[in-house]
Amino acid sequence: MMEMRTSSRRKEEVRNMGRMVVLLPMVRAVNAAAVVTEGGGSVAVETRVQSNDVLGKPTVLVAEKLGEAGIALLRKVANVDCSYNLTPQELCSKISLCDALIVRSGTKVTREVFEASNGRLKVVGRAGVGIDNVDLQAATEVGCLVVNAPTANTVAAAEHGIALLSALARNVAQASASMKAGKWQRSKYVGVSLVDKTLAVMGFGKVGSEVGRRAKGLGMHVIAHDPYASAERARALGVELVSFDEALSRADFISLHMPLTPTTDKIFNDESFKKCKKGVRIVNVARGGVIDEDALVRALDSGIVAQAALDVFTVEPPKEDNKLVQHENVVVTPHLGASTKEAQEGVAVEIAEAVVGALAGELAATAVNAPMVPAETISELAPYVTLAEKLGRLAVQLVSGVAGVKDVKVTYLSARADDDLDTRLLRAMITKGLIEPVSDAFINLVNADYVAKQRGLRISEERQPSDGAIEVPLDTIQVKLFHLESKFASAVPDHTSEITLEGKVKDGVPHLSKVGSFSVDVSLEGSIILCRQVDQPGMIGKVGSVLGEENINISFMSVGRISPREHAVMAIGVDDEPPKAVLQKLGGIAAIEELVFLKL
Ligand SMILES: NC(=O)C1=CN([C@@H]2O[C@H](COP(=O)(O)OP(=O)(O)OC[C@H]3O[C@@H](n4cnc5c(N)ncnc54)[C@H](O)[C@@H]3O)[C@@H](O)[C@H]2O)C=CC1
Ligand SMILES: O=C(O)C(=O)COP(=O)(O)O
Repeated sequence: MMEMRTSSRRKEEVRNMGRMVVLLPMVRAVNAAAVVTEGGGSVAVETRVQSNDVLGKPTVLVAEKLGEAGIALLRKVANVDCSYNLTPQELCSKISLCDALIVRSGTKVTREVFEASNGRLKVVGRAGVGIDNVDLQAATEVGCLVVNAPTANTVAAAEHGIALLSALARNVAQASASMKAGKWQRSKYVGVSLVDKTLAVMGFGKVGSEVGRRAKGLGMHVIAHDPYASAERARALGVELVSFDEALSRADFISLHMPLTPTTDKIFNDESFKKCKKGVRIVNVARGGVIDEDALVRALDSGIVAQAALDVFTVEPPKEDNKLVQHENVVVTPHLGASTKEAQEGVAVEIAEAVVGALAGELAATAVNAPMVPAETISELAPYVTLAEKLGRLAVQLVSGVAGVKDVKVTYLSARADDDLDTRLLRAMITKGLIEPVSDAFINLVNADYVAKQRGLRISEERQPSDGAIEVPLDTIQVKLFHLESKFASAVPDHTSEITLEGKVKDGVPHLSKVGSFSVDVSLEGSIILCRQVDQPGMIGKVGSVLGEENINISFMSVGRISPREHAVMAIGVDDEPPKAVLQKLGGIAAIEELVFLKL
């Protein structure tokens, strides 16, 4: 399998969360009813009926409070159902009527939700950053795109981190509570200074770096731990990147800004607290789950951790008797990191734009469970994406016998450098073309690799250099299906057992350029009749008149032969599917040796 290398420039773009997009031509409901054969039998292609509601608009369920500007954007293109505080059961019963769901951190979008949607849910928008409340694996399996709003609440979360850091150092919350209780305890609430102290930022992403920048402004010495952070960016901010253990051993204050993942789950535990300086102060505005809460209670009680400020908890809201909430050395806020007016309006617009884009089947911002592809790549590759799907569709219809497609090789002939041609979209669309006509699967960029793997379909990719123009992304795409019999023997080059098709893009239109060893040139619009005949004069006229008599419009016709007066393959583009009797009549023409009708 060709290695999918991402250029360092592209990686940086992803990291910077620039406007990357993901192709979702499949969000639009498919309405196909073609009948193709698999193993000789008749199999209806999935018919995904447009399931939108009133006025043909999609339905978006907004399950948590979202800023008005976002709601207004959604309302322009969708029926918007704002239903807050749904129970898991209520969410599951509503979801089958929704094309998109928007949540914040308070809604668990579980496998049950995706299953209950019965394939209708196409986009989950997380109005914020952390997507640990969405079952991404389940979303991917059903081809549901998950997008988040990664940038609009960065500053809000960072400011809250700094607020908690200062509040912690100066006992603001405890002193305030004491005064409200009628006390005046000046010596009890002597704090510690921030200036000249070392702050370890754990997770040097968007929020972490903003916290670092602000802490430097307060005169702190900032170090950071992040296995994936760019050293260049850290240097630019005057922040030293260190190992996990070094961060713990040097820090006077620790601020957590990593996502909750299987790797970071309870990464702060008894072991890690032991590595901390005695009297360290910890701020958590990331996720409750990155700390083992029982271990933190122990560390507070033993004095290893002097104080903690927590905005997030393993279970939200935490139980009333939660030991951390009740601890006198702990300051708590109810997950307020993103809760400023400004951030909430920004997040609402950011997520509404992403969801609206995805529902339109166009470009969705910041996909979480699909490869992100720059907008310019998508527009450049658009006709090749169509070509790729159609080659897959044609190839699978050429298969006869009971064996399913297992091994596929795709060869891209291109003058471009390896890292200058992103073939992920093309591979996904070939997979879609190969699988959808013979199954009830619904395939898009989100689930193509997953579904292929599930079905044991191995797609290897190969690049072949061409001396064509570098401005043209691809000269040809060739699809080979291995170890299969074909119902059109000419599609299998002599001495091989590979069904082989090749296509190219001409003037922006996908064309079939080769069937087996025969060169043809037929635009991939409408459908195609392929026939092999003895190469002799008058064949085009005979075939043309049979179709003409039946009022079947020919859009294109092309004959390819290997040598004169031997065999030739004729590819005929037709607007409509000819009745069976017409195909039989064509097959009955004396010189025609084999014939197949392929629906695009
Ligand atoms: N309390 C709140 O209201 C808010 C909480 N958050 C939380 O903050 C987290 C960070 O947000 P952003 O900075 O926007 O995300 P980000 O993706 O820009 O940054 C996360 C950073 O953590 C790093 N990381 C991943 N695994 C790590 C590990 N094992 N050790 C150290 N670093 C690791 C990543 O490389 C990345 O640089 C979110 O995942 C979310 O859970 C975000 C916004 C608001
Ligand atoms: O964006 C995040 O990750 C947050 O934690 C914010 O959560 P919220 O949208 O305020 O429930």
